[in-house]
Amino acid sequence: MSSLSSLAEEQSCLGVIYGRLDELREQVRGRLAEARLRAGELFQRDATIYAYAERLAQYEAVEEGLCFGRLDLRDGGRLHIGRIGIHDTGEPLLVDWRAPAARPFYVATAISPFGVTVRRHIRTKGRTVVALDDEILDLDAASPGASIVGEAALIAALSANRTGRMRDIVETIQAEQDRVIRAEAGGVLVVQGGPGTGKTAVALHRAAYLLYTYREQLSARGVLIVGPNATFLRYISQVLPSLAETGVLLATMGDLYPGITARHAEAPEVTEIKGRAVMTGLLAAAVRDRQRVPAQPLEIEVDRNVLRLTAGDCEPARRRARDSGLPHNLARPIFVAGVLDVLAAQVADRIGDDPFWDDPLGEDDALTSPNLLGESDRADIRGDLAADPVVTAAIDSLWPVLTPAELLIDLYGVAGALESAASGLLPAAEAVLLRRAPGEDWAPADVPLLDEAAELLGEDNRAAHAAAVRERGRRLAYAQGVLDITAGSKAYELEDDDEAAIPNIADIMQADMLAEHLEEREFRTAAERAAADRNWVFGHVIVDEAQELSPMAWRLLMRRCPSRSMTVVGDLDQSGALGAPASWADVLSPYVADRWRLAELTVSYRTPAEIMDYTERALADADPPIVAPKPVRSTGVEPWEATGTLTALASCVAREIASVDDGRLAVIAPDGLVPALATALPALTTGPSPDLEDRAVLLTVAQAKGLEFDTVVVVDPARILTGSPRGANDLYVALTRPTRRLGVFTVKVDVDES
Ligand SMILES: Nc1ncnc2c1ncn2[C@@H]1O[C@H](COP(=O)(O)OP(=O)(O)OP(=O)(O)O)[C@@H](O)[C@H]1O
Repeated sequence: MSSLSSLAEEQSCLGVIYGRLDELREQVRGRLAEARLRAGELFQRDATIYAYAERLAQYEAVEEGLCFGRLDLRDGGRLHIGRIGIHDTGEPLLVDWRAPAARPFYVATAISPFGVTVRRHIRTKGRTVVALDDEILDLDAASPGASIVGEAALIAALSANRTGRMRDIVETIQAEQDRVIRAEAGGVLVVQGGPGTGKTAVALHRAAYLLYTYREQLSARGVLIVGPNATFLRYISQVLPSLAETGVLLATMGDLYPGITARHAEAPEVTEIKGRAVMTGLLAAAVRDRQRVPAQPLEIEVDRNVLRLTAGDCEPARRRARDSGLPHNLARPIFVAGVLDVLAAQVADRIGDDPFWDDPLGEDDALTSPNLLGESDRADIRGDLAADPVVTAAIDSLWPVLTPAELLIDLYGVAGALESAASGLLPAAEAVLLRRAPGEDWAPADVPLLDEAAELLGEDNRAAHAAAVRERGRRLAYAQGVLDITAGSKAYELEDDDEAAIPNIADIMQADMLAEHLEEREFRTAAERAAADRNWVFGHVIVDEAQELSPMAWRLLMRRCPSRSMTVVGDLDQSGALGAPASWADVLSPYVADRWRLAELTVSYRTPAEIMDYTERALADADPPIVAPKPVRSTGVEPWEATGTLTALASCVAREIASVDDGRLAVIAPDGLVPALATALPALTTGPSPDLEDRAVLLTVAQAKGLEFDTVVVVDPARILTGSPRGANDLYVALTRPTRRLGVFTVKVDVDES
């Protein structure tokens, strides 16, 4: 190691890199301030200002851990690897971890060194270098089967206290993870891996990699990451900002219908039924049930005359409307036109009747037509009828305009609606479970149904389209204004390296290009633009804990991603949902047949060997058998087991909290036991969306999915195991949450003094 740079030498390299970062920040700050001063109100919304502000935010986000690696190359070159790329007078000081040149940092081995002689992990605290870990990629020194990259840095990262927020892994990405992160963007990639194999971490880093590599294509459309619940999204929310990436929308399924945040908790059996593919047929039937013809003749009083609509009158109109193949609301005008024809004919017959048409003495009577009204009279009658509220109400009772929410509320709440729509699709005993009290909040499983209903009903979006055309015109005019001002103020622009990265927009953009850029900017400043638009199409969709999604949820996601550029991350062995898929092929074949790729992650970074062994023993009888991933480390700390009263449990938990230092602890319990434990363990934070940054939390298994803690106490494992048809999977999830210590406690309620 004597030829390697010393700590002090590395510190001085880091000083140069941070020095350049400071310079860049100052430059951008200066230009931002100058641009704001220069151009008054119009310019304040200009794309240049946006680019500077974005750049500054990026520079601020990478302060911690800016540079974390170095590659010494066989040709004598040397590359520092970091969170972003930094240049000085054209020379690279720091290579972005996502750039192709940085790849050997993650995948080089002694056997395939990719031209690297030494890989160095640089550990820093603030701007100070605190440790260097060097790996000499020398075939003679290679140990057979060695596959861990940067072992010391990795173990340090894995052994650190948890904070309640997930951290990025950019410094220690392993080769099998790197392959997934950098896999090409097109098509569906499934990432299957056991607990703690880094699926979530990999999914987030993949989002950052794709945005870096395909920025042009992806920044306008954005990347959607779907997670299982709001607590989980908070848990992962810091990772992308720490990688200086903001163009990603994080959402749960309950967030994916604009205007609704569906959080109502409902029985698992109800969720399972709502998720079945058969619900598409049931909803279609519910829509057809709202396209009625009158069972008894419908009497409509217009101008003191009674018009009558029979089933026979309406049937042809309904058939024509249905045969059009249009969604319900868009087919309605066809039905309305048919019914108005019928009513107008009745009025015309009444008022246009010539009482003398067959009078042999009448001179001007047409021999063949008994009616005196011409075409324009009939059109007037039709128009009057169409505007008559009584007629409209009658037509509405037969073929109403419906919103998705109205359709579902009526389906769940109006007597007989469910039974009729579910006939032949669901047994009556299951259909009845879907009943919902009026005014009850939406559950996450309602969101795919609302989305499906929106497809079946259709939206009359002519007004929205006209508004979009007007908006585009406004943007163009605005963009032209920005370009005029920019061209006028060109002399003020600074000219050096960094300015080259943000050129004067008047030089490179036409007004229409800038208008488009401004459109993208709206997305970037508010990913909610995508969230607010049901028809938004994402550039790439990443689904985490994908084994939990229902067939109906997949239909929704596929609609949001017609290009099928998707990363699907999950573990079938951890699925807790009733009706969860048996294979990824079952999930994906309806959409992409067999055109999807599978990548497997096999090493568990979270769970130490002692806890993984315990878990495998506890689940030895699971059917189908659970294949646990290989743990990357062992801690020497064996899991403990105890049995006792709630009071005894409280003292065990108190002891564990005392020993967790700055870390985090979770008690994971069967759903039914949580209320009693909340009382017995008042120091624990609990509830539907507990704050994971609190020292100790009480969670159900479903809540704990995807999370991790330094210490975990699992309560009543036997009850978790037998508590649901997927009890073995649930216990697998619960036992694999700790990074260090596991306790397993069985409560003996009968001897509890409370
Ligand atoms: N290469 C790595 N370097 C450092 N830490 C890592 C690495 N890979 C994974 N980890 C850490 O291991 C832990 C587990 O990762 P993650 O939550 O992504 O796993 P998972 O496969 O999604 O687990 P689960 O299936 O239980 O949800 C996290 O703390 C993560 O930061």
